[in-house]
Amino acid sequence: MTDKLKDAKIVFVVGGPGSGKGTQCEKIVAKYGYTHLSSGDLLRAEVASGSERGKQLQAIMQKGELVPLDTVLDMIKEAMIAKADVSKGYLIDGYPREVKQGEEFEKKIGAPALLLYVDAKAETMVKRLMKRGETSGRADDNEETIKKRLDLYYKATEPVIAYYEKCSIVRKINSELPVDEVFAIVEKAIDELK
Ligand SMILES: Nc1ncnc2c1ncn2[C@H]1C[C@H](O)[C@@H](COP(=O)(O)OP(=O)(O)O)O1
Ligand SMILES: [Mg+2]
Repeated sequence: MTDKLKDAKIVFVVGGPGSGKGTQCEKIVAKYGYTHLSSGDLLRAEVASGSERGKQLQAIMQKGELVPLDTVLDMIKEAMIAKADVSKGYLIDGYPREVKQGEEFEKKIGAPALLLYVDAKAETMVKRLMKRGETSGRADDNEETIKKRLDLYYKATEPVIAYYEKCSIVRKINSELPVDEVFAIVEKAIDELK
């Protein structure tokens, strides 16, 4: 099964909540035909399905905590294999959230060719999330949970960037700029992959 993913081009998209990962991924999908896999979206779909697993996940996510590693990884892998025949590459959005998740991903799936580090100030992220919360219907887009998610991002996820800097695949993207200007930087990084 994993053979199907042997030559897959894998891009990790890492950044704080509200930094603009989803926004940029959407544009990459449109231009490059990549498959966008947001771990958060996969998990929320499981919650929406009403399954027993979904109910357990909901309780964890509402608290702003990280769900068990194997659960997320299995869901990502299933989704990747399902798209293996049509995908030009994979955007893994919101994963790894911690160094251990990155190590497990490499063991079970493969190594990333690029890490897009979508960087915005905490203040900017909070502002964007509060605005998104007005319409997103996401249980975690509220002030209290946003603060927890930001703390967790700085503690658990920023070390992921340092970890991958060692193999020189990190490209830092200034996401304070308007969406199209951010995408111009993203395009350069993706184009270099070919
Ligand atoms: N460069 C940018 N400038 C202004 N707003 C942006 C932006 N990138 C994203 N946004 C907006 C869109 C969303 O309402 C909100 C969060 O963006 P998102 O793509 O959902 O973030 P993430 O997926 O990283 O949580 O901010
Ligand atoms: Mg997102």
